[in-house]
Parts: sequence; structure tokens; C-alpha cells
Amino acid sequence: MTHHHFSCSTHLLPPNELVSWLNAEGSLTAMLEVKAGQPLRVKRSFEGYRPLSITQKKQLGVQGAMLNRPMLAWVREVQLYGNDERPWVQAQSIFPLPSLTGRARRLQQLKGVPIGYVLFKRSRTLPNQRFIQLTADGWQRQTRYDWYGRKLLISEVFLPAFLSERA
Ligand SMILES: C=C(O[C@@H]1C=C(C(=O)O)C=C[C@H]1O)C(=O)O
Repeated sequence: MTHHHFSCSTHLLPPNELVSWLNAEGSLTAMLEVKAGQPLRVKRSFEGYRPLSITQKKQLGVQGAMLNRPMLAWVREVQLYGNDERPWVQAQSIFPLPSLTGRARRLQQLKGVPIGYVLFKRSRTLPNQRFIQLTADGWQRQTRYDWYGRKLLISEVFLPAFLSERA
């Protein structure tokens, strides 16, 4: 029997300085503003309607026959800037249309306002389920939030500039 000794590559685990950020409960905006010592700057690269992929529907908890039904969502893709000229976080937020009712309608008119200002306005933390993985762009956390019964899917990638922060 040949024994294969696999070296535990460091890629299986995030760097120590990222672990607390990847696992943080509560608003990432608030944490980034503390680190930056200034309000977060949001640069939008896309905002609009897109059909959800099967994977995204599964991540939002859709099951059964509904998975084969076309589902539309409002999608927002941004770069988040702290106190560096390079972005710290690349984020994609997915709001299924049924989630955009009542107070959630504001999530379509945010412009440069960070989602966190709205999402965590009344509660410091929210029920959520989180998945963490390494992507080509960096370590990513995907969080499915339950915000007053509405499901939202927010993905954030911590970019190299975030880790090389000189401060
Ligand atoms: C969800 C939050 O909002 C942040 C702000 C975002 C935006 O404005 O598009 C996107 C992802 C989050 O990092 C938060 O503060 O946790």
C-alpha cells in the first residue's frame, strides 16, 4: 500500500488576518469604516435586473420545481474603498424580486449608500448562512441574509489591497 502524504497546502485555510473578517457577524461596512477611519466609498460597476442562475437559486434556498422557473433579481456589483486608492472589497448583492417589497424597495435606490446602512439599521446582526471559499480574485464569503423574512445573497471578495494595508 503506497501512502500518499499530502502536504496541507495553505490554500485550504484563509490567512490569519482575514479569518475574523470572513467570519464577522454584523455590518462589514461598519467594520471597514473603523479600519479606514473614514466613511466607506462605494463605486458601482453594475446595477440592474438579471435572471438568477440555478446555483444562485439554490444558494437562496429555492428548491424543487421552482429551480426550473425563471427568477428575476435586482443585482448590484460594487467595489468598496476604505482609505486606499485601491479597492478593498469586490461585492455582489442579489435581491430576488419577491424580496424587494416594503422597506426593502430602498435597496434599489441606494446609489452610493452602502447596503449595510440599510440592512443593519435596526439590528446589529441578522440571521444568516455563510459559505467561505478561495476564488481567483481572493477569499470570498457568500452570505444569505434573512432580513425581515426577505432572502438576500451578498458575496464579498477581500482584494489584495485589503491585506497589504500599510496602516
Ligand atoms: C452588507 C453590507 O453592505 C456592504 C455594502 C455593499 C454595497 O453597498 O453594495 C455590499 C456589500 C457589503 O460589504 C454590510 O455592511 O455588511
